[in-house]
Amino acid sequence: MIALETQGLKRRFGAFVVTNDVSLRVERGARHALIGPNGAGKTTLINLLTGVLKPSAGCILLEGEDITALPAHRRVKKGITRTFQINQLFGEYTPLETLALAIGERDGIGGNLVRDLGSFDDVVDEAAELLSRFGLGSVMGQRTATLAYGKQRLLEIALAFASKPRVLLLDEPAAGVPEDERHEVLKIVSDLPGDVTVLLIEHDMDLVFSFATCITVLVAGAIFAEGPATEVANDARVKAVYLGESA
Ligand SMILES: Nc1ncnc2c1ncn2[C@@H]1O[C@H](COP(=O)(O)OP(=O)(O)OP(=O)(O)O)[C@@H](O)[C@H]1O
Repeated sequence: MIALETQGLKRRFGAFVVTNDVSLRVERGARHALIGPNGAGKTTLINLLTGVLKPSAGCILLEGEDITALPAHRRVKKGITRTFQINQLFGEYTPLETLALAIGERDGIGGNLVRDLGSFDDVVDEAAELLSRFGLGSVMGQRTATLAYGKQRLLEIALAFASKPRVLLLDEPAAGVPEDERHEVLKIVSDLPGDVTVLLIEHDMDLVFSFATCITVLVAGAIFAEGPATEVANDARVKAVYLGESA
């Protein structure tokens, strides 16, 4: 089953075509990587998928439903959620408070959740369970600003995951994370439930190949190559264009 699909997706900025007739199919439950050189249009594509940008042409289907006209918040409700490239957490809150806020927001719970956390057992239980899944169980009571950067990135992903997405879009989740923490970040994402589809932008090829079952290579806004990770890794054209090796 196809979880997420684009058909003939185009985006222009003035005369400059940044997304060029992209028809992408992401299988349900896939660990799908989107790679390509700087400026290839990867983030723009994610922005189109989430509704941050409107396409100039083409459409986007989530499990067969056309979501092209929906605003960003309606897409989240439909089950497509992203994380961002830039760390956007509240440093003074603990991971538990941060997650509780996200769950409260999702469920429309009013009041001061952070101040009255003790009165919201269900929220706290769900937050704690999520934090354990993301390797944050032992640090859930520490100020977020004091956490290792890899843990902060995991908290961002846990926040996105709190909205119960069917499709999770990750824009360079390991960017800025020290080498020894990167694999943990991607391993935890890879181990998310099998019915959650993950589309990931990543520059670190080691991470891409350890994570992805399927890879799409974007070059100059268009799909240049696509297929199972092993095939794309061995594609001489991809090596030449993207990996900087001679074909
Ligand atoms: N709002 C905008 N107005 C004009 N041009 C834009 C805008 N947003 C992006 N672009 C251009 O579109 C192209 C693709 O940018 P995008 O950020 O999507 O690429 P990317 O593949 O994500 O790059 P990187 O790997 O460096 O993050 C770039 O040339 C960029 O300058």
